[in-house]
This record gives sequence, structure tokens and C-alpha cells, in this order.
Amino acid sequence: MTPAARLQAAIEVLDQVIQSAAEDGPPADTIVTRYFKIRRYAGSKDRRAVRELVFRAIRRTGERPESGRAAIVGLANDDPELLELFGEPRGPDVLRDGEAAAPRAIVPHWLEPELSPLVSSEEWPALIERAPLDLRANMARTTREAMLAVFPGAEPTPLSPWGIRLPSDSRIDDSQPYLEGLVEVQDEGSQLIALACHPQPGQRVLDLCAGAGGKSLALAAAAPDATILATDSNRARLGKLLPRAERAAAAIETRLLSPPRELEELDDWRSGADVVLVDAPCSGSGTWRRSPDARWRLNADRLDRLIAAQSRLLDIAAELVTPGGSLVYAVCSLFSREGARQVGSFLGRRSDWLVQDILPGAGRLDGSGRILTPGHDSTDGFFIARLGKPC
Ligand SMILES: C[S@@+](CC[C@H](N)C(=O)[O-])C[C@H]1O[C@@H](n2cnc3c(N)ncnc32)[C@H](O)[C@@H]1O
Repeated sequence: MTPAARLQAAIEVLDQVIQSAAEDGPPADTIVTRYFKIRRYAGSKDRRAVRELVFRAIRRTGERPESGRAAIVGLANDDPELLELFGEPRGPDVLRDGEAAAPRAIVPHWLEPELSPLVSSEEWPALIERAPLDLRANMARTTREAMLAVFPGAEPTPLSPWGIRLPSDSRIDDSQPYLEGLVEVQDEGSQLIALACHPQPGQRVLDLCAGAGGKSLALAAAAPDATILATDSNRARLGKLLPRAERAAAAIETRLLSPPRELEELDDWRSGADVVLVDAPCSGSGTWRRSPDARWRLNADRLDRLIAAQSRLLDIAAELVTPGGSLVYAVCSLFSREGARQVGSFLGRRSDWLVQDILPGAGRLDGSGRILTPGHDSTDGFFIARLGKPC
């Protein structure tokens, strides 16, 4: 493919990404892969180049643009080499006078007021910079030192004692330690959520929104003798946990929940969990650096629905914690309504619950919890709080 043809391909992919974002369809990554599945003539260099153009355009454009062409015109306005490709054979049509270009932005304008006041605009560029690849050493079966020696370019993460940081483009899925379950891919911020749960041997720990089990696996590695139940309402996600647990040699029970009957289905855990983790569904605004197209999929209705779901899940979790036990609430979001204000509302409903200190030295205090951000902590963005149920 010529450079002009690659630019035209990027426009076509972006059109599909825009449509998918509007319809809550698959993410940009999947769309790029699908695009090339039926275009076998494109070589690996072409695929890489088109992908790079697509993601540069997505990162540059905060709000969902009107078309792939508008996104690429915006990108080209910043890059004269791209401008020259318009009108070339197999390339995009010639630029029209005054043609609309998608405006450059990091945070969509309508979401600026949602950000925690701690996330100042100086930090915004880090929200969409490429993320490193973090691994978690499976402490039940190895040590961080042993794993640091295995991966070239590996550094210990500064905040999590389990973490190993590799350069962004590292591949580990065919490495022996990964296949043997000695390491898992997990952002340092996610590791800190498991650390905030502080699971102890013999405890009963419930991971209410376990998804594919990233936090459950970290909890099992930290306390192999704890009883861990991983639940989720999404069968496909929860189904991915079992093979991962097998690889890690972790004992984790799973249970599929059917909202709105979660409490009935967890009757045997009512007031019975020493720790309940609510890693709640959220906007994902803390992970824009990994999924920059997430900015294009959010809308006010969807955000309101997520906030209502978080509040409901917190109330469910409160019923499951044993007196004297803890509820750990986490979201990969930097929006106050999903983080500090969400927990503030919970404490308004249950004023006898106690705010517990977590993760000294990591992140910054934000209301009754802590906020971690890519700019301040070099992790994905998270809000984490730990609340104690009165005895
Ligand atoms: C942020 S993700 C969890 C990520 C997961 N803990 C991990 O470490 O990979 C939120 C999860 O909440 C689940 N969820 C949404 N509503 C739920 C409900 N009512 N009960 C249980 N899980 C729910 C979603 O299916 C999703 O997997």
C-alpha cells in the first residue's frame, strides 16, 4: 500500500470506529483487526502504519468526530507530510477549501467539569499517553526479583511490591513465566486495589464485580489460604477467569449473578464477608491511555446509568460485609461523581460506617478515598476507598 492508500484506509477504519462508538459496539482495536481480516493484500507494515494513524487520530480528537475524514484532516493539519497525500492516487480526495477538521482535545469539553479537581489541566496530556506494560508477579509461586531477572528491560514498579514494568510495546504472552502462571498482566493501579483489600489467611473475600478476574487472581496470590468468591453478571467475562486461575494455580470459586437478584443469589454470604471488593462498572476515564476511543462512546445518559449502578452495587456489598469487615470500592475513573462523591453519598446513607486508611504514599487523598492518576502516579487512573462496617 502507498502512504496515500494507508491514509485512506485509516479514514475508512475511523468511520467504523465512530459508528461503533455511537452504537456501543466493539472497541477500536477490534475494528482495526477486523478491517484487515478481509484485506489480505495488506502486509504487516501496512497494518502497523494504518493502526498507528488510526490511534494518532483517536488520541488527538477528544469528542467523537463527525467522520473519519474530519479526524484525519485534523491530524493532517498538524502534520504537513500527511496533507500532501490528499488527492494522490488511491489516497483521500483532494482537500476542499475550509473543510471541517475535528478539533484537537484531550478531555471532551462536556466532561471537563466531571474530573476530580485534583486532575489539573497540566496532567491531561498523560491521560492519553501510551501506557507501559505492567506485570504482577504471582507471589504465591515466585518472587518479584526472580521475574525481574527474566524480562529484558524490566523495572520494579514504585508503588506495588508485586509489580514489574516493561516498555509499552513488550510482548509476553508466549513467554514461559506467563504460560506457567508466574506473572499476569496487570496495571500497577489495579494491583493497588488488591493491596487495599489486604486479604488475610482464612478470611472470606468476595470480589463482587470480578469480570475476568484480574483482582481475584491478585487477591488469591496475596492470600492463598483465603476463601475467594468471584462473581459477575457477565457470563463471558467470568468464563475467562477459570483458565487464568488454573494457570496461576489459584483456588477461586465463581458465581454468575442475574441482576436484580444478586442479594438472593448471595444469601449464603450475607453479613459473611470479611472483605467485599466492588470494582464497579464505570466510565473508564482512568484508562483512556489504553482505550482512547472510550472518550467517543460515553454520553450523559450512559454516565448517569453507570453512577446509578455503582450506588446500587455499593448498597448490595454493604449487606454482604460482616460486622467489623471492610468494603473496598474502586473505579478506573477520574470523575468525582463516580469516585469521591459516590462514596460521600454512600456514607450519607450509612453514617455509622468508618473510613479506613489505605495505601499510604500512593496517590492523593480525594474525599474519603485516594485517587491515582497517570500524571501523578504513572498508573492508570483510579479512585479507591476502604470503608469499615461497624461491629
Ligand atoms: C470494572 S469491571 C471489573 C473488572 C475486574 N474486576 C477485573 O479486575 O478485571 C466491572 C464489572 O462489573 C460487572 N457488573 C456490572 N453489573 C454487575 C452486577 N449487577 N453484579 C455483578 N457484576 C456486575 C461487569 O460485568 C464488569 O465485568
